[in-house]
Amino acid sequence: MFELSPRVQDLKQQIEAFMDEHIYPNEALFYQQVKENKWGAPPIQEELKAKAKSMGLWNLFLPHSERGAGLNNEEYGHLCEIMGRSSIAPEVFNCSAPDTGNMETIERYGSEEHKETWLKPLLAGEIRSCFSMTEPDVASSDATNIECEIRRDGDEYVINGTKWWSSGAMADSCKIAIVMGKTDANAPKHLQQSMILVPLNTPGVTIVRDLHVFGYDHAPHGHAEIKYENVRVPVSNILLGEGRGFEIAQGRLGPGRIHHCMRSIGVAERALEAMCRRAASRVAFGKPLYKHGSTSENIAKSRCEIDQARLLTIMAARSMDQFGNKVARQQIAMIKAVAPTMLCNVLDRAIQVHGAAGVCQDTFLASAYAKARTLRLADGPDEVHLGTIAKLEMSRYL
Ligand SMILES: Cc1cc2nc3c(=O)[nH]c(=O)nc-3n(C[C@H](O)[C@H](O)[C@H](O)COP(=O)(O)OP(=O)(O)OC[C@H]3O[C@@H](n4cnc5c(N)ncnc54)[C@H](O)[C@@H]3O)c2cc1C
Repeated sequence: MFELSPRVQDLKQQIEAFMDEHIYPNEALFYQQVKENKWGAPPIQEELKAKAKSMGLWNLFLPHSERGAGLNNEEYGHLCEIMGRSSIAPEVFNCSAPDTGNMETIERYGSEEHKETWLKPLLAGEIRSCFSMTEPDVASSDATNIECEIRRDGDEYVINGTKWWSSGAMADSCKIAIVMGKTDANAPKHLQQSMILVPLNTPGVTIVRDLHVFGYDHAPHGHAEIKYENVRVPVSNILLGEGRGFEIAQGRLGPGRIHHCMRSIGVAERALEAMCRRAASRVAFGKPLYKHGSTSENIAKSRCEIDQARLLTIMAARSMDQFGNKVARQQIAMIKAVAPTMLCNVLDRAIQVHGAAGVCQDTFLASAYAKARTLRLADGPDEVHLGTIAKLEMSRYL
């Protein structure tokens, strides 16, 4: 359906083969190793990372940069979908959240020193990063509410605040946080916030606890509540400059959001595949499940919704490539509002067709559902994206 360049076609085939040969067969081992050392890097992950890197299946996400693989967002979309099929795969290809968004932020807005100190090891897959914006005490879907204080004191900034849902921060390998906070509470609303790099080993940074999603701890990366108490970093750690936090957020969240959507389509494809296999192999009331009208409807609706979401994702990616993330914001908001709900629906149907097996640990469906539900909140709740779409649509008439 999509015309892929020979290079992307070749990468796609290589990634598909890698998934078949190395990813799916090692999922159980990966989670066994996580049980043995919750926040450490599972040895199988490190082994597969080395393999993927040596094959050039590495950092495929970074568009418009000589540090990346030279693919644009649309091309990466086709590959990211395949990686998304397994929760353990994105990290193996150094393409996992929130690192892709963070690497792109440092690439775009960081100084040469930031790139040397942080981007280099991130691109090498030696360390991981987190994005620390959301706060427990304020409605963080409206980032103007963020209260964390970033106060200048001579050659340093002093940071005070509590963040939560900093994904990835539980991992032993997570060494750097991009923290959003207020540098000037009296400036105009959208110029109060800044983003600053904070090494997690800085005195005053405390990981308070890990947060669970419907009981899942999402080890080995996890989601952390972090306290920043009189944390001092050099003034040079600020990204782009004081008051530029919103400007960075606009640029950062585009790619990060769309990568989640691309991966969601991969998960949905895998769920539909599982649904069809189950419907073909199980008999109830004298006929295979797929011959019951409600099951065939579940299959048909899922196929329609996945393909609709894929087309919307590719449209958004193409728009980002052609016009930039800012101009593409309506398309980005559209797919961010559509893909997580599509994935929840497809997984819910797949669970139903699996019967009780669908809600237990024997298939990937239950944990994938729990994760999919969070995507209707993470990177902004559905309502905020729907608001953006409506606002941009209405601007043509006002
Ligand atoms: C698994 C997971 C991972 C996450 N990872 C990160 C991360 O790495 N870094 C990070 O900083 N944050 C992260 N988050 C946090 C996430 O981005 C926030 O939860 C989200 O932005 C919503 O903020 P809030 O929880 O404060 O909800 P609130 O802002 O309190 O909103 C609550 C609800 O109010 C309603 N609402 C809000 N605004 C509107 C509106 N304009 N119109 C109508 N209704 C509205 C919505 O129903 C919304 O769900 C993560 C969250 C989850 C669950």
